[in-house]
Parts: sequence; C-alpha cells; structure tokens
Amino acid sequence: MAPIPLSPISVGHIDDVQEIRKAKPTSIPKRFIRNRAERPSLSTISPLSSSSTIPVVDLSKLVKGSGDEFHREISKLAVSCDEWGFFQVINHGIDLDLLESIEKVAMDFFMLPLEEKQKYPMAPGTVQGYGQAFVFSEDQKLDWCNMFALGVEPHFIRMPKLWPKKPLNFSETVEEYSRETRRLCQKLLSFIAMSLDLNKDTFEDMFKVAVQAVRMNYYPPCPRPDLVLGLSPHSDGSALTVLQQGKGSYVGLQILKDNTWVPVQPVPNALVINIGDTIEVLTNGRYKSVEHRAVTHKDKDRLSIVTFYAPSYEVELGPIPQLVNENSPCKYRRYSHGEYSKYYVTNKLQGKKTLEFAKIQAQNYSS
Ligand SMILES: O=C(O)CCC(=O)C(=O)O
Ligand SMILES: [Fe+2]
Repeated sequence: MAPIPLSPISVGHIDDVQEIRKAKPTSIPKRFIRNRAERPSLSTISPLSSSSTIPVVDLSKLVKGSGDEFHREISKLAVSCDEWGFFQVINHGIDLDLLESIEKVAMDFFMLPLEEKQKYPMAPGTVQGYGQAFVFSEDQKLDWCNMFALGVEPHFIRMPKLWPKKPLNFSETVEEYSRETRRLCQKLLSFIAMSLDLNKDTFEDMFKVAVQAVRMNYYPPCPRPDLVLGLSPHSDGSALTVLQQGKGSYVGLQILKDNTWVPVQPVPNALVINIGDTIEVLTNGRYKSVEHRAVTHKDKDRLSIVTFYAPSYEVELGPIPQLVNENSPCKYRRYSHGEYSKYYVTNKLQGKKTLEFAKIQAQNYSS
C-alpha cells in the first residue's frame, strides 16, 4: 500500500462506498446515517422538477449574437446569477466527444480495483487524490460518494506517480478537458463582468494565472437513499464551477432556493455553472454562491465531473469598489485567495459556513 502522509487529524476508518455496495448489505454503516434533519427524505423537495426551473443560457448568443439577441441573453445571465447562482449553459463550444471522453476515463477509473485507486490516496485534511474529502473527525457523518480530485495548475496536472494501470488516455483527456473548461470560464467571467456593467476583463485581469482543479464524484447506488447524502450541503470556494452530470446518471444534484431543495434536471449536452464564494465576495454579495448537495439512488449510480476555477493564490480579494456604495456597504474583508482556499479545505462542508471567514461582522456595517 502507498504511504499515507502523516497527519495530526484522526478520522477513523472510512469505508469505501463502492466496496460497501459490492457486499450488498441490507443495512448501511452508522457513520453514513444522517441525523433526521439532514436526511433528504425529510427536507422539502420542490415539486417543480422541469429543466425550466434552472435558467438555461445560450453562450453562442453571447459570443456571436447581435444587438437585441445579445442583450436578451446577457439579461438572462444577470437574472440567473442574481436569483439562482446556478444556470445551465448550452452551445458552450466544448466538443461533445470530449465531454463523452472525460466521462469514460472517469468511469474507467472508478471501476478499477480498490488497490489501484488507493495508490493515490486522499490524505486526511487534503482534497487531492482518491477517497473522501472534508473529513476531520471520527464522529463526522460520511458522504455516500467516492471522489478523485486533481489540482490542475495552468500548465500541468499533478498526476498520481504510483499509478501504472490508470485508464488509457486519462492524463491527456483531463488536460484537454481542463484547457477547454478554462476557456469556458474565461468567456463566462467576461460576460458576467459585463452583466454587472464592469469592464469585461475585470475578473481575468484580477485573477492573474487562475488555478483550476477537477474533481470526479462517483455515487454508487445506496440501499437507503432516504438516510444518507451523496455530498453534504456546501457552496463552492471557487469563482466559478463547471459541473458535468454524467449521461445516464439519475438526477442527484439539488440546489437550495428559497429554503427548498430544487433538483437540477440535466439538459442534454449542457454544463451546469455555479457562482462560487469568490464571486460573491468580489461582487459584494450581488451574485451569491448557492448551497447545493447531492442525493443518492437505490438502483442507479451517478457520475459528476466538476471543475473549480479560481484566482491565483496570491491575489488579494475583496469587494470591487464599483459595487460598494451607500446602498450596498462593504460586506466582506480583504484576504488572499490562498488564505481562503486553505481555510476552505481544512473545514468540513457545512452549507455556506465557510464564507463567514470573509464576512465583516454585522455590527461593523449597516445594511
Ligand atoms: O455531484 C454533484 O452534482 C455535486 C458535486 C459538487 O457540488 C462538488 O463537487 O462541489
Ligand atoms: Fe459543489
């Protein structure tokens, strides 16, 4: 077995959910069973589950659209960011074969024997490698999910060294996918800036060489989907997140809107985009990151491929001056993205709690 880095964190034994599933248990280990209030069956789920609930933005109309068409689409983008924090993007320009390939290499990876996957283990307190992230104690509830996460710096991917049997074309596919999602994020951020009446290069100029990471999430079927969560409620620490829902996967992503969990119905060939904590801070709360979670299914599995796009670690962040005024006083302090990132990965996923790190305490401003 590969050496596990020394860590002061004691998280106890973490069962691998795919292995639990293989054993076909009739009950599931206690560490996965949520407290009543957190169970998906007991929280409200919106009866509105058509794809029209999450706005759909047509990127080609923003890139090539003329006058009216462009303005209509940019207003739609503004409403999506303002009211939802989530939207699906169609005509995004990423080759559909590449979307298929990344799913294939991800799935091939998850289907490897456990010993192979564990050659690149996720050490407690880190979010790189294979396993369960964001686990910090022995009594913390576990997610019904296996993750494989890779840091994708601008020009290289930190790939597992001890990994001779990785799926064919894994590195090449992840690299190409990351280049494409980077381009997509850059375009989207320029339109998001325009939707706020900011210069289109505002975010890109500020981010320097953006950092990027990709996380593959695999949720095997669960005998008791009513008792567990696939992924705990959280907002993303990124600026923008691009989420690809695997073809043929059940509908498992839910976002919290007006205190109701709304399922995100996949739109064919679309990518789900969400606003991360960093954009919330930069826009002084105008475009908010939104809490989301994943639930599981009794018979079906689910794959998601998630790209996090964020500023370079040394970049100092804080609300953009044009978005701070008498009606919208400064709500967040200044800090570097590296500081936030470190705080994010060393705390458990708990709704939007991580963002408290950036908030100026209520008594210090009037809103
Ligand atoms: O699997 C999903 O749809 C949710 C994934 C997610 O929110 C994340 O990885 O941050
Ligand atoms: Fe997320």
